[in-house]
Amino acid sequence: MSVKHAIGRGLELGRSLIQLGLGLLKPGGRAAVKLRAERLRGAAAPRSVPCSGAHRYRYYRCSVRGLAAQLQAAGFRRLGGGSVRNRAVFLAFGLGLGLIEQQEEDRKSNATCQEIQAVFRKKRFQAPIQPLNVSGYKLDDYLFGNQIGKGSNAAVYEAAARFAPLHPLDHKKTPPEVLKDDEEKHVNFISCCSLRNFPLAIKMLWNFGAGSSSEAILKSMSQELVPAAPLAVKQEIEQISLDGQFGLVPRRVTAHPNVIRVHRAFTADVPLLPGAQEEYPAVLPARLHPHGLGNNRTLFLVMKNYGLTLRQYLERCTPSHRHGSLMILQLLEGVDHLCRQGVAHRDLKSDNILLEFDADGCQRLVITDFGCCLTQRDSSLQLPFNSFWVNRGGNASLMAPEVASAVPGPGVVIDYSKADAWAVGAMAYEICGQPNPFYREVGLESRKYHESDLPALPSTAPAEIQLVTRLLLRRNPQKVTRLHHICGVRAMTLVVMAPTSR
Ligand SMILES: Nc1ncnc2c1ncn2[C@@H]1O[C@H](COP(=O)(O)OP(=O)(O)OP(=O)(O)O)[C@@H](O)[C@H]1O
Repeated sequence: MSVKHAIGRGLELGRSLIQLGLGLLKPGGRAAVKLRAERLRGAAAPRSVPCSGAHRYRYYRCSVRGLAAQLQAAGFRRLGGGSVRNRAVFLAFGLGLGLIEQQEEDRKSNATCQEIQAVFRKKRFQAPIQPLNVSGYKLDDYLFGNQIGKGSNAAVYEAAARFAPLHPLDHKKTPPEVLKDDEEKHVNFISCCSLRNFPLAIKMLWNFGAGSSSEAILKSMSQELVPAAPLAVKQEIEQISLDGQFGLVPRRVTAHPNVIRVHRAFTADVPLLPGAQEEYPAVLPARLHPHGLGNNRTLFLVMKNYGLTLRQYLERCTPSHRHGSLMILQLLEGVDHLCRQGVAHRDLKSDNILLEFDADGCQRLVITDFGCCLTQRDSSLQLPFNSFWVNRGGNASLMAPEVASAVPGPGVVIDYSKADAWAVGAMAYEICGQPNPFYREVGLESRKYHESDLPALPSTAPAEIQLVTRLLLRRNPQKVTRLHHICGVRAMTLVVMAPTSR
């Protein structure tokens, strides 16, 4: 069978599958689709990824065709079952096919992506935090626990709202050995203990140069408010920004399951919290430490307490391929959501991804720490880069090639629209249990690596993940359009998630 012929038949089969997946095909048609998929399985896609553009495109198409057979192999009997996951798989396959049907692709992709997102939103995760009603705009409204994290700009503490009842510790649920290399134990661990007593996390920003007025603080740390909920900031402050006097509150992103939500943001005097004098004396105000250089007031952000970062989780265990695929998918979902709303995170790394588990032990990831993000009213994500003083973002190791290699000059613009997706490609290695190729251990530099320098993912990683990772890490962001790229990733990742697949 020629490649052209096989692709034609793959397309035809795919159309039938979409119809079948959406419940549009009459039951009698299923046998014919199954038969065709069986025949196509004979002409499976190559496992290695060729490097020329034409070959890569053909591989891409072949892999979509290969997936048809894979789906069929996963069992048509489940089609009629209509479970949420199966429906997602078939929606995703329909979407994957949309990649190669040029005319209808954008319309179809958009609609199908929304359906897939809806499927995922239905998944149940840990109970949401207590509603914060009208309170929560001052420090006294919270009880602080231990420090749970520290970065270069802030310390984060576990906390509880004073106006919400505390749950007693349930010692019976604490697993005996927490640090064993075993996913199950971590699921148990995270669902208990301090998260129950301290369901909130409060980030206290360190304020060196912003001054101590609320307006100045909010203005200088405004990016932190990008994931803030509508009532997160007190109405008076919101009003000031709406009046345009200060431009304090930047563009906000709407809620998304894979993006952190800031429930409250307020300024207050810096308190002396546990470990402050030992761990960050220099950023305290002089009234709390003789050598402190910090301002008296600062910004506090109230979020849900997630218990683990992606980095901490991956240090303790390697997720199964199915869970890993789902994790990559979620990161891309989050990045896609931000991008559509005109936000580039610009500091994606495994410390800035938080993790929790759903009732089935499935990881849910949320992107956090928007301190370096770029927000633009016109959503273009094109940053004029006319001087070295323009901030390119955080985390130089995971800076996409088009950002890292930009040279400032008149008329130069950095396009951030695909930069976060590139960082997800780099993190895919960590999720698959390998060192990140752009960290010291492997040592590639995003500015000048060749795609052929990228190390192979473990041979046991599904071919779709290997392909997706390579696509995400292409040097030239123009080669794959954002929508195709992200949607293709969804399609393949969801297929891998099918219960009987690898
Ligand atoms: N909502 C949360 N739940 C649990 N832990 C959190 C939460 N937010 C932050 N953390 C922990 O605090 C650490 C520091 O937070 P964050 O990254 O926001 O600080 P930062 O100073 O802005 O970091 P960076 O150095 O990347 O700029 C995180 O790596 C994480 O361990």
